[in-house]
Amino acid sequence: MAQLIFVTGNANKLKEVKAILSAGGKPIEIASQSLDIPEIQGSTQEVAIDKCRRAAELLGGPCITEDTALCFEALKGLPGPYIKYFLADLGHEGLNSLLVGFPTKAAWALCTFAYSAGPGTPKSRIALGQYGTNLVGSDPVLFEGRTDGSIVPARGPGVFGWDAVFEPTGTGLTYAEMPADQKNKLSHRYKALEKLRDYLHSLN
Ligand SMILES: O=P(O)(O)OP(=O)(O)OP(=O)(O)OC[C@H]1O[C@@H](n2cnc3c(O)ncnc32)[C@H](O)[C@@H]1O
Ligand SMILES: [Mg+2]
Repeated sequence: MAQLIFVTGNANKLKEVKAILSAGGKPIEIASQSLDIPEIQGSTQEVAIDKCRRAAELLGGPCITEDTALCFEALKGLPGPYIKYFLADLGHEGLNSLLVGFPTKAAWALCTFAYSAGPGTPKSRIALGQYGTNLVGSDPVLFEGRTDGSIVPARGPGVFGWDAVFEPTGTGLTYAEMPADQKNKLSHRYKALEKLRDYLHSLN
């Protein structure tokens, strides 16, 4: 397959995706394009499908996009796909404050990759499957990865988004405290990318 274009405005995502795809198995080469694609409101799957189709139309060819949600159990999955705006306005402390008074700080990180074969491919029906289901057979195709954990007061460098306030279950470390290769072996992004990788290899 020719080099695949990952459309994202987020340099940290791109760095992790390159690191994960170059480690182990048959490598997949990624080129990137920084385009600011408008994101609709809706479920994580609706947001992912719409963004990828817009990206494919802008590029005029195949591409992948990625959406990350951070979901609080006490808030029934919110902020979810809107975490970017919550983080920008409330910061790490504010994310913790949202959960004051709730008995559970449980949360999950959800990554949704979308692959479009290009504009003009028959449109996907929005199939609202369970997290972790591969919605293969439509365009774009979605690949989801979920990592469970909890929201904690910030620990570790504040380099990437909400990494400092998310502690994956059983690790005792926040994403921000982990060496990159530890995060990249258990993260929501890693789990989704493993599915995307299998799918892309199956096309060849
Ligand atoms: O151009 P795109 O790919 O959309 O990049 P974005 O930064 O807008 O990303 P999203 O729309 O998916 O919003 C997700 C938010 O969560 C943050 N984020 C994404 N992945 C993360 C990770 O692994 N650890 C911490 N924060 C993350 C990211 O910085 C955003 O604030
Ligand atoms: Mg975005």
